[in-house]
Amino acid sequence: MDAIVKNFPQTNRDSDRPSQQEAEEAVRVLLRWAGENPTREGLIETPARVVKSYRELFAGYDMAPEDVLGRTFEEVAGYDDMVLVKDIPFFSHCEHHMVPIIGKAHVAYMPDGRVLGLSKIARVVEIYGRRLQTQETMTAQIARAIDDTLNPRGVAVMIEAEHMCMAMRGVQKQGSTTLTTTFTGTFKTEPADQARFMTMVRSR
Ligand SMILES: Nc1nc2c(ncn2[C@@H]2O[C@H](COP(=O)(O)OP(=O)(O)OP(=O)(O)O)[C@@H](O)[C@H]2O)c(=O)[nH]1
Ligand SMILES: [Zn+2]
Repeated sequence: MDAIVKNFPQTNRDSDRPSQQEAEEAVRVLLRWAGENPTREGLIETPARVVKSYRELFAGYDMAPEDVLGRTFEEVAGYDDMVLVKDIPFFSHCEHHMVPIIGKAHVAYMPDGRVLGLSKIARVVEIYGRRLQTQETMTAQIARAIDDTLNPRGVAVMIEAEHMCMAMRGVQKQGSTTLTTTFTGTFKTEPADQARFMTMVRSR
């Protein structure tokens, strides 16, 4: 098994990907399944558009966190307190129904000599958001990616999201929010650090 598939079981080998033509045909089948006529004028280009938009919505399969987390900085005048990037908006899709998850991620770490470029934290959220997900998996993956590449004293990740599979269909409960957290290192062992993370996330 390739290292990429072993380490990131969500990602596929390029050779396993269907051709664009096959993907477009699958969209035509789903249009017919929905009750549509894929040959009517307004839908002629739709399979090509859907396939193209899938490349964008699921671009996270073509990216690995170490590609963006590789660059770190050490010159921060001895700064060693919490770095929190909060309210990072994301769109993902649930792996059960393939409909949107709309949410915000709050990501913090306690540096151990090195810090990350702030945008890189948001890029990690993008990488995992642009895959089929459960909220729990995505939360754990973001924490693990930062833990593994930066080796900080601790990582805290909180995600709050609304699942369209619960709002638009099924139980049809609009406006409910799911909260998930992953804590590592000092955020796990020190209740005061965890409490401070929660307070800072909640402060407006
Ligand atoms: N734990 C977890 N569950 C999720 C997530 N996204 C969707 N789900 C749930 O996945 C479950 C799938 O349940 P199933 O009974 O297999 O599917 P279903 O018949 O479509 O379920 P309903 O949504 O209740 O109609 C549902 O309860 C969803 O609410 C997620 O990120 N985490
Ligand atoms: Zn779902």
